[in-house]
Amino acid sequence: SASASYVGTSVCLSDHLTYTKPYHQGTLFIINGNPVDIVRFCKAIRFHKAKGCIFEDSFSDEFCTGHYLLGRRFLDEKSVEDSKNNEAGSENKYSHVKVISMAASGFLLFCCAICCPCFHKERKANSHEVLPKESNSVHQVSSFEMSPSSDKIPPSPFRAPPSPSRVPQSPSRYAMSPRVSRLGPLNLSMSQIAAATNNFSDDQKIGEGGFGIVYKGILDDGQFVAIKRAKKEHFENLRTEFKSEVDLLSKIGHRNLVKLLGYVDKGDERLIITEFVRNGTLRDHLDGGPRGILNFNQRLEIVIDVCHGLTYLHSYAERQIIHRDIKSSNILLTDSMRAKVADFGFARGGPTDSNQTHILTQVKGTVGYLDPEYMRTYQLTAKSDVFSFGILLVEILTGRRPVESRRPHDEKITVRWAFDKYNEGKVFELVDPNARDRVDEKILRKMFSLAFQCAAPTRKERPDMEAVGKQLWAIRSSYLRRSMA
Ligand SMILES: Nc1ncnc2c1ncn2[C@@H]1O[C@H](COP(=O)(O)OP(=O)(O)OP(=O)(O)O)[C@@H](O)[C@H]1O
Repeated sequence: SASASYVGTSVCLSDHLTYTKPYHQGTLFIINGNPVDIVRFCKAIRFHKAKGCIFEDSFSDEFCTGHYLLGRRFLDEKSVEDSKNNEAGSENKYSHVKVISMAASGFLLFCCAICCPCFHKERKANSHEVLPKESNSVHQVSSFEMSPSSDKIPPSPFRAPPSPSRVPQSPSRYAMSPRVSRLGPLNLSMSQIAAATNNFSDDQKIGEGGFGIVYKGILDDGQFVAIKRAKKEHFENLRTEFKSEVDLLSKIGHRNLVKLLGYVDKGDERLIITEFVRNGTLRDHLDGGPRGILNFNQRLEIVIDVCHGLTYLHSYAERQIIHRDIKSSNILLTDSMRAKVADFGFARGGPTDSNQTHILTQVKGTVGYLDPEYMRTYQLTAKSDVFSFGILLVEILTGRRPVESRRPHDEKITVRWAFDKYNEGKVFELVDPNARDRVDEKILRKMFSLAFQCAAPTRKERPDMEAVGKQLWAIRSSYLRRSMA
C-alpha cells in the first residue's frame, strides 16, 4: 500500500467523488463508493462545479477534456440507466420481495437469499439512529453534523445505493489519518530508540506505509520491536486524534492483534512501537516469493485468526473498537503462520450508548476494502470491518487483490468476478492457481458464500464477526474431517 495512489474527493451535496491517480487507462472512478465510467464521473464534476463546490488541491479533472470522452456516450447512457435502477432499489430496501425484484446484478439476490435471518434480526437493532456525542468528532464533515441520518443527506443525481457489484476499487489509501504514538509500559527514551534502530539506519528498515517508515529495533533486553516513525507532514493530524487513539489502543490485548508497546511524542518525533512480527504480511505470502505458497489449511487458520482478533475488538474489548483498515498488508504472520492484525492508525471507538447504532464520521480506509454503505452515508459500525473481512476472504482464497486494474473488464473487481463464477458453479476457477492442494468443492462454496455474506451491500445483511467465527469453525471441522477421510 505504500504505492497507493492518492484519490481526489469532493463532498459537495454529500457526493463522494473519488478517482485513483495519476490518470491512466486503468484509472478507477468512484462516486459514493460505486465504480462509474469516466463520462459519468466528469458529468458529476461538472455538476458539482456548477453548484460552486470546491475541490481539493489534489483533485484534477484534466481527464475530462474532450478527447478522452469521445465515443463514450453509450457507456454514459448505460450507467444512467443503472443508476435509475439502483435508485429505485434504495427506496425498497426494507422489502424482501422488492429487494429480490431489483437484484439485477444477481449479487443482491444472493445476499438476500443467504442472509435472510440476519436481515430480520438486525433490522430491529438498527431502528434508532442517533448521532453519537463524540469527543473527537472534529473530523466529521460539517454538513453531517447537522444531518445525522443518511435520509437527511441532501439529494444529488449522482447518489446511488451500494451493491457489491459496486465495491470500491484499487488498494489505494483512501484518506489520510493520523497515526497514534504512545509510550505505555515500555518507557523508552529517544536515545534508547536510536540505539535500538542503529540510529534509524536503512539496514533496519522493514517497510514503508503512507505515514512513515517502519524500522526493526532490538531493545537492551533482546526483545525485537517494530518502530514506525511518522513523516513530519502528518504531525498536525497526529496531535488531533492522538489522545483518543492512545486511550483506545492501551486497552487492547489479544494474541491476534499486534501489541502496541509504546509511543514517543516529543519535539520532532512521533514514533509508534509495536511487537515485531517477523514473517511478513499476508499480502507478501499471497504474492509468493521466497516464503513459499500458503496451503489451504494455512489460509483457513489465518482467516480464523483475523476473525478472532476482530471479534475481540468488536465484542470483547473494554470498549468496542472498529479497525477501519482491514486488508492483507495489515495482517502480519508469525513464524508458525499465526496471523496478527496490525496498523491501528484508523481505529475508532464504536458507539458508546446502546441507542446509537453507528458513528458518523469521515470515511477512512483503503479503497477496495471500504464498506460502500459507510462511504455513502458516513455511518461507521463494526460491520464496516465485516465488509473488509469479506473482501479479505475472497482475496485469500483467490490470491487476487480486491481490485486488479490490469485484468479484463469483468475481472477487475475481484469480489464481483468471484460472485459471478460462484453463481455459474465454477468455484474451482476461483481458487488461487498457486495453491496446489485440491479442496473439496463443498468447502470452497461455503467459504465463498461466507465471504459474500460479509461483503453484502448493506450492514443489515452482514453477519457479525462472532457469527462469522462460528461458520469458519464449522467449515474448518468439515475440512479436517474430509482431509482425514
Ligand atoms: N509490527 C510489525 N512487525 C513486522 N513488520 C511490520 C510491523 N509493522 C509493519 N511492518 C512492516 O512494515 C510495512 C509497512 O507497514 P505500515 O503499516 O506502515 O504500512 P502499510 O500498512 O503497508 O501501508 P499503510 O500504512 O499506508 O496502509 C508492512 O507492510 C510490514 O511489512
